[in-house]
Amino acid sequence: MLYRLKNDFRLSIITLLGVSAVFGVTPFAILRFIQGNSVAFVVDLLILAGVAVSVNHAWQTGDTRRAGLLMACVASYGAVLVGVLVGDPGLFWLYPCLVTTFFLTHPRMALAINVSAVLLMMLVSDAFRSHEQMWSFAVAAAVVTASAHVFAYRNRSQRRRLEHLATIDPLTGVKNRRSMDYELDMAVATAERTGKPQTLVLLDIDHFKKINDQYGHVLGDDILVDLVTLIDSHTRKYDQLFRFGGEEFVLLLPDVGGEDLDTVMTELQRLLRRRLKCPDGAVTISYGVATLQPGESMESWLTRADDALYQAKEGGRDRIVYADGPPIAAMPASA
Ligand SMILES: Nc1nc2c(ncn2[C@@H]2O[C@H](COP(=O)(O)OP(=O)(O)OP(=O)(O)O)[C@@H](O)[C@H]2O)c(=O)[nH]1
Repeated sequence: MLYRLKNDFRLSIITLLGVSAVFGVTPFAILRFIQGNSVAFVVDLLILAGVAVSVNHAWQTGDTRRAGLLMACVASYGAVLVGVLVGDPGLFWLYPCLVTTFFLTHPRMALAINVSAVLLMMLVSDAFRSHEQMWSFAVAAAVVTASAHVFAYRNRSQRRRLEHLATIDPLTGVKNRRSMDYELDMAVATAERTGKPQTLVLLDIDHFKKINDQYGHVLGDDILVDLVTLIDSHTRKYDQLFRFGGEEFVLLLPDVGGEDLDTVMTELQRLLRRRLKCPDGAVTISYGVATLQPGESMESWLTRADDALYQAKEGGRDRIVYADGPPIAAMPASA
């Protein structure tokens, strides 16, 4: 949980704002109830429910884009409703929302939410005591929104650049081990939620040291790039390939298990045997394959795939070993 909070910026913002909203709005909901203002009480409850749905959706699915958008809408239009129902307090609520929308959703979408919320507040609410106060509010809201937009835009492009540098392997262009941990964590959560199989394949080029020694590191690098290109061309859009380290890669196959898995692996092995070459012939690969078991942790899943890879190496290399027993057992080199 801490890992996800530390590594997913938007999830951490959604969680922080969710917790703040619960502590900030609940006392007012209680106050409205005591005052007998049942409409405002119901609105506060709806805001809390919307916030809870956003936080829950973000944690359950990892889809922080939709969750952030929902939370931005709930907070901003909720503040407008509060303005309509109880006046002044809506204005105070809307101010922090004008900034936080930019942390929750795409800058363009945040801009649209802010403009529409401010216009709605000006058109339908009795929150303003005078026209002068209303226009002061509008100008201040425009300045806040413009500053937040510029900040969010720059922040977003810098964060993207940093994320790219931190998560992508510069040689092959696939995700590195750091991002793999996050994606495997997500795969475990998805399997628990949907019950669909998730399979992990560890691939390791055989005798890569010899290839490097014989032909040099530049050709070694080319083989790593070729391997990634070939796997990319063979796999589906939602399969994910990671560089685990050196000449070892991890392929994550969602919704693949049982007999399907055997077909996918056999075809992948056939393709790489045919197409991955060094100057004096084929480059061979050993595979360790593990399908996530019910209730299994990411660490155990990865360890089982690693053990299967170790068996493939020990068994003579150039073969597939299934940690969970064969759909069709370990494939000999001639298979
Ligand atoms: N060209 C190149 N070589 C790399 C890179 N990363 C690691 N290597 C090399 O990969 C080789 C891995 O060697 P080993 O771990 O002994 O494995 P191996 O020779 O493939 O032997 P087996 O895995 O047991 O079949 C080392 O020589 C590393 O220098 C890289 O980015 N480019």
